[in-house]
Amino acid sequence: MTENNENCETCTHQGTCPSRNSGEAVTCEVDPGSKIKHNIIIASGKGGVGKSTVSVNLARALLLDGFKVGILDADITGPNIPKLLGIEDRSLVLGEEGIRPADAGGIKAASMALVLSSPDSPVVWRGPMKMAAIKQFIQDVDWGELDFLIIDLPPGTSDEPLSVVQLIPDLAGAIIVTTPQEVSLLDSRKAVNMVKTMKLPVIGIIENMAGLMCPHCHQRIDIFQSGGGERMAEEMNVRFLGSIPIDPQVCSLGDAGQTFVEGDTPAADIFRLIVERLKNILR
Ligand SMILES: Nc1ncnc2c1ncn2[C@@H]1O[C@H](COP(=O)(O)OP(=O)(O)OP(=O)(O)O)[C@@H](O)[C@H]1O
Repeated sequence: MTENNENCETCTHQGTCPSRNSGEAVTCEVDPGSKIKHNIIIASGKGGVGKSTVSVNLARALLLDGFKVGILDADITGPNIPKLLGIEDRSLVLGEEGIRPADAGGIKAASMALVLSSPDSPVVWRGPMKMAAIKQFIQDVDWGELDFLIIDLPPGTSDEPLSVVQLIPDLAGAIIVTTPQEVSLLDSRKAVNMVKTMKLPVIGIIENMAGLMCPHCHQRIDIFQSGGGERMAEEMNVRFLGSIPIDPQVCSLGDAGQTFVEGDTPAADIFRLIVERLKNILR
């Protein structure tokens, strides 16, 4: 229930709206002028757990379902989204309505990597400059009408991801990606708590790199252990969205700028299930 939004019943943020779920009368912060229905952040406590891989495959799955989708690569110093989308050769250009996002087969994308002169150029910026760049991506990119904007956060819980969360006015919630080993789970707990501290809904946890099917003996090998993501979700009282196995194809397709979600593999099957769960939550 909100004090200034009389359209709760038709609001597209019902699934994750904290005020609606608490039943308390609070001020609705959904921007009525926004042309983006769901801003979703993808976060992780630790680097290299598959956050960007989840972001691009989620975007692709939603696009294949007929939604209008964009990706904002909020990782200013390690921007990998263009590589994973196969659009490293593109650049952001200034249009009449602002910065025009690059097009990756129907997915709109904005990333620092689309501004740099070479993929090997480092961004050696201090915090305020990185924040200015993120602010510009949020405020000046002409996203147009979108059903989903997926925001790939830098890893960790430092002031950078924190500021990104504060800069984006109308967030539907956060998906936390973790791997099953204890060091990753430890950092993921911090990421969940960061999101909760920001009064933002945790949409759910995805466990990535959970077990490898040996192509020779066909037995599952739990290289990084397994089940930790689900246990953590239970302990922290947040949804568990699913467990994606290690699959060499996920890596090789990513390196080639392609997505795995449309494939015929166990990882793709599980990912499609995760996307269905997500759509039900956000409905
Ligand atoms: N399930 C998987 N099976 C095999 N390889 C994977 C899987 N998930 C991700 N990878 C690979 O792991 C590497 C790291 O993934 P990715 O870049 O998505 O992680 P990240 O969390 O976004 O990293 P960063 O912290 O740098 O932003 C990539 O090479 C990717 O292809």
